[in-house]
Amino acid sequence: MTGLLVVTAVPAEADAVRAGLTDHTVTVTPVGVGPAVAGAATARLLALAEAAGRPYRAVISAGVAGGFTGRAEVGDTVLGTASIAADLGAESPDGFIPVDELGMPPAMLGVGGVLPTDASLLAALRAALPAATTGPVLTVSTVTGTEASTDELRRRHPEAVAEAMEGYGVAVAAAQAGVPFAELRTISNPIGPRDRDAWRLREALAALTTAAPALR
Ligand SMILES: O=C(O)c1cccc(C(=O)CC[C@H]2O[C@@H](n3cnc4c(=O)[nH]cnc43)[C@H](O)[C@@H]2O)c1
Repeated sequence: MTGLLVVTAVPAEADAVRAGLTDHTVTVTPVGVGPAVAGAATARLLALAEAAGRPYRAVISAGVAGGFTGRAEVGDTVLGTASIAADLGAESPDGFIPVDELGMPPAMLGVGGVLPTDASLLAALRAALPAATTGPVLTVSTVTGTEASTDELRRRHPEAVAEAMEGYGVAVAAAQAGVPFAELRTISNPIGPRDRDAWRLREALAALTTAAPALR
């Protein structure tokens, strides 16, 4: 069995993780921004490792994220308890309908729109990162940028702590490969009206480096 695979969206996140690793058997690879490219690239990495007889023991989606104010603040570290495809579904006059409630055959959904984190992997990460905030992490294809959208997401997902763009894609790849999945995020900005001045990317990348020893 090979070690842990950690996938990030961009090289800067991968560099931040590598800078803090203490277990150098961990593989860290940037796979791109957004659920589709992250999922496809992760699936290929998992398949190639398995075909070579060296399957990864687990895969972690790591990187920066937006935090729901009051639940996860800028600079905080978050461990996902589940990955939720927050904009996978249908818009209707009565509001958003999640993909799992559209009445499609389950076989056509594969794994559905909510993927729980592997319990034992999460327990190990929580033991190594006791100060981390835990809760569902939303995956979106469009970064939330208005008060109305933020309020809607809070209403639909009252337990969600953060929003990012890759976790669900990585979780689907992991589920289809039968590999445990977890998501580790550090908060770079509050979710809300678009405000690039509110970004604290350097702080969030430093927090990734601080959290990296837990990846082993
Ligand atoms: O231009 C903007 O207003 C803007 C605001 C927040 C994030 C972005 C990104 O392009 C981030 C993409 C990248 O970083 C992750 N990330 C970080 N914060 C968030 C967020 O609030 N919502 C969703 N994704 C976020 C994400 O995983 C991507 O890899 C632009």
